[in-house]
Amino acid sequence: MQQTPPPYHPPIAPPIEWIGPAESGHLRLLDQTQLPITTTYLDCTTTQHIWDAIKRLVVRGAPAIGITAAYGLVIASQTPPPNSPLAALSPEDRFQKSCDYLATSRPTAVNLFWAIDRLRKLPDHSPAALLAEAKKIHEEDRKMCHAIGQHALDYLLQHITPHTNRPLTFHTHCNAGALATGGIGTATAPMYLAHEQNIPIRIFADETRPLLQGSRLTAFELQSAGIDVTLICDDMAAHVMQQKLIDLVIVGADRIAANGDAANKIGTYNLAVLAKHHNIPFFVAAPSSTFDLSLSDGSHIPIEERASNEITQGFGNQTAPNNIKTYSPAFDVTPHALITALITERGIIPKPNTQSVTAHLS
Ligand SMILES: CSC[C@H]1O[C@H](OP(=O)(O)O)[C@H](O)[C@@H]1O
Repeated sequence: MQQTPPPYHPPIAPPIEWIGPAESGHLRLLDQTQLPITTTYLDCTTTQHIWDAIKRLVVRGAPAIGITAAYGLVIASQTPPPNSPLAALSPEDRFQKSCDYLATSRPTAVNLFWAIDRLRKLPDHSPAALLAEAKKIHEEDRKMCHAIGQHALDYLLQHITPHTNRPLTFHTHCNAGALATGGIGTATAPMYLAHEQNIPIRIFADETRPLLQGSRLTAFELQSAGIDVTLICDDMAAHVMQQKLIDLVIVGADRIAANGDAANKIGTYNLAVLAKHHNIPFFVAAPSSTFDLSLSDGSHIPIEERASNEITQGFGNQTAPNNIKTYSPAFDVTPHALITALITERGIIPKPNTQSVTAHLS
């Protein structure tokens, strides 16, 4: 009997890996702050390590943050060293305090809170029970990425006609790839599946200032997979659209409200407005764990603000006057009216609104 092929995974190393037994194991994270120059790993053995890794974007991307937090709670449930201040707490108090602490690492990606709540609701907070659930979340996300990819690819091939004499050309922003998830990504999922199925595609990835997840991560993982990717600066998006080089825009999301408004990396809203102006379809790909139906619309999504030096000293170079005032929202919200369709592991939500989103997820 023909073996089903293993799930496709891009050549880059998985960003998240649990090492060892539940009671004494730890989490190994690919340090994404060092990519694409070096591939190094961070071994996290304490909840503090996990919090720092999420805060510093060692691991980032809404699904990856949720998966990491879940494994972080396994570490939190382990017996601490006798000299640790945590040793004075009961195991349940230690677990609850760790849930509250990890929830303060970053405010926008709802997957963080979704994963913490999912483990909190378990009747058993032992390391073994928590590790089993964390691994389930990880595996579910891997499968959701693949399903998102297949739904997206089927839809795009059916509805998008590339300009003559060139492959179907995507524009993507930030990194909603294998490095942001437990699988082949969300926005990148149809790209990987098209590549695997020898369907010609071309990708324009923008740098995504200030932290350059597009140039450092998306360009890296797509090039590593042998996918035709072209890097552009954020401010080139309008020009490439005007030159009719782009057939569609597809991005990820960090939190999607009940009416389909989607929070994603800062600069996404710019692209949505530009896409509308140029009559280019704009897609948001995300698993159901990224939806927050408790929020009626995107105005309620908390937007993380990050440190000034990520703008003024990005990656070591001083590029602004000392003590210059900055404002650095890490995300923006794209109104559902600018979104051609949301794409989840369950399928497509064309022209999303409260009725279609809630029906899709019920
Ligand atoms: C698949 S979710 C990826 C999502 O997360 C990124 O933000 P960050 O790198 O700050 O975690 C960005 O918004 C991506 O679209």
